[in-house]
Amino acid sequence: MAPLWCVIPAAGRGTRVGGDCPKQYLPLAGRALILHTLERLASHPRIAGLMVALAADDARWPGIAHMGGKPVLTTTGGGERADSVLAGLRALPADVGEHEFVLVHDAARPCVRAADIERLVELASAVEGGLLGAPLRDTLKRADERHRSVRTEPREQRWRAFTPQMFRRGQLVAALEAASRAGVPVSDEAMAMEHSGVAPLLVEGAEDNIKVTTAADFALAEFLLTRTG
Ligand SMILES: Nc1ccn([C@@H]2O[C@H](COP(=O)(O)OP(=O)(O)OP(=O)(O)O)[C@@H](O)[C@H]2O)c(=O)n1
Ligand SMILES: C[C@](O)(CO)[C@H](O)COP(=O)(O)O
Repeated sequence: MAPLWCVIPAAGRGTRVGGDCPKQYLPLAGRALILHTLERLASHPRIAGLMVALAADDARWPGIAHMGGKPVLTTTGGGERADSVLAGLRALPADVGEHEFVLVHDAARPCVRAADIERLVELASAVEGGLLGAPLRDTLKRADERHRSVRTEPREQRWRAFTPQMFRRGQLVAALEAASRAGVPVSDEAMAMEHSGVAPLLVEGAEDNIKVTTAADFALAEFLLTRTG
């Protein structure tokens, strides 16, 4: 299988981190968070090139055009993550066919392991696509508005969704467009695919593929960066 393009949504504001700039540009182990993510992706033999979706007013992007010998292209993202992903998919080079698989990976997940990308590509390409994730391991509680536990929910068959997620370019564009037309907000690509009637394959990946979401996650990501690869 030929190497795949990867779309990286990086147009978020990082409001939950609450820093003075979007979290993808905050320092992690001495360099902007996004650089760690891009380097992990660019160094992977399964990846052909990177398409980064940036905020329209992004003045911090360092203008990288190549990384690890691979092209790094940019486009303008949108107001929601799904809009940024769609923009990235549409902006891919014309020679990336409708039927070709593409990956989507959050800029905010710098600790993704190369072996997990490899397994996702291997397994998801044999079906209609899929995503990295992990089965829920803790007891799951239903809370009321006062944070009282009112019920214990079954944890069986429940997974947490990570990225990368991998689908055929044309199918994913159609699924994201359909969800948008129907007014269904989708928090990941798999949700758009589910909405279009596809059941993506869940491929178990390492729990340390964390999404840097709060300020406290930076310390954890820094710790994990040195232990993953
Ligand atoms: N309009 C948006 C919103 C998010 N993202 C990207 O989607 C990924 C996952 O989103 P999340 O962690 O929610 O990032 P933010 O939206 O930046 O965070 P917050 O919700 O705290 O503002 C990030 O790489 C983020 O930059 C994006 O490209 N475009
Ligand atoms: C796609 C995602 O990373 C899967 O866990 C996640 O849904 C994106 O972050 P958000 O906080 O839901 O926007």
